[in-house]
Amino acid sequence: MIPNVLSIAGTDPSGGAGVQADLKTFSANGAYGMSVMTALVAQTTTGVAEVHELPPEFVTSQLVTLLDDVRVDAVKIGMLANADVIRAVVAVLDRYRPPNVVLDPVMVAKSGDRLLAPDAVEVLREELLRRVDFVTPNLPEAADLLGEQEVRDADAMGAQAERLVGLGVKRVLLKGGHLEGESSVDLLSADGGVQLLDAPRVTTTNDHGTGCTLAAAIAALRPQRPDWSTAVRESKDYLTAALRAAERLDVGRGHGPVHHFHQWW
Ligand SMILES: Nc1ncnc2c1ncn2[C@@H]1O[C@H](COP(=O)(O)OP(=O)(O)OP(=O)(O)O)[C@@H](O)[C@H]1O
Ligand SMILES: Cc1ncc(CO)c(N)n1
Repeated sequence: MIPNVLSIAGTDPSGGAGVQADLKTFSANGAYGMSVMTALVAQTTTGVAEVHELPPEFVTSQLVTLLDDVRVDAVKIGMLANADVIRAVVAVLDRYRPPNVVLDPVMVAKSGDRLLAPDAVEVLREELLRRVDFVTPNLPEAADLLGEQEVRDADAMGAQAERLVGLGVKRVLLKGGHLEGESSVDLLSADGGVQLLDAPRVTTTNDHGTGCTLAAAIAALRPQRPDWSTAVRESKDYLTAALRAAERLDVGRGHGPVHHFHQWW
């Protein structure tokens, strides 16, 4: 059976990040994609112009309407914008208890624009983290969640991943995309084991939405794979392929998108 996978996130009209990236990733990874918006964002490859946060009651309405009808096999949560939207999502998770919830704790866009209100970080840490099955912070997000300095090497990443588990998180992929080096290394801490996941660093300026893509692929693949570790490894390989395929795109003048492909012909 094809899994039904839901994205709860903000939008990107240029199609590189947010809900748009998630839906493309779901399709390319064999899932049926659905979406609930938290914020409409006027953004493109060069940055964010304006954010229109949706009323939390309307986020709830979208979720309840959907979940009353459709079985959901996995959820990817991205941009949540503010504390009230986080609380709305928390209430719905408690009521419907969907499986395989993956949280990308989006805080700041690659352009430097904030996508989560500073006072919402605490609500995310205290109320949402322990309710999800998997979290995918980048290094600045992990530091912010822990109230610590950003780390710069694999040993320190391992220690931070452990402390994130201490916050009640079940499984963590700490993403090292912000580090320099020939490979792009992430650290997976899941189900009692710690693993370094390595991939060749692709030289490209098309790196907008890499975090969204990775978390969405994990949500799409988890219901189709025997465990988290297999789903994450394949998701990382999918992201590397999508970064490489971006070479054939010509989208915008800034940080371009990655390319999601699934050729049926
Ligand atoms: N140039 C690259 N080549 C290969 N993998 C990359 C590259 N840049 C990032 N990655 C990988 O992409 C994933 C996302 O990493 P990153 O730390 O950039 O997340 P992010 O900051 O949340 O992304 P974004 O906010 O742009 O969506 C990680 O698996 C990282 O290792
Ligand atoms: C809507 C949205 N979510 C996440 C990101 C992070 O890349 C972004 N730029 N926009």
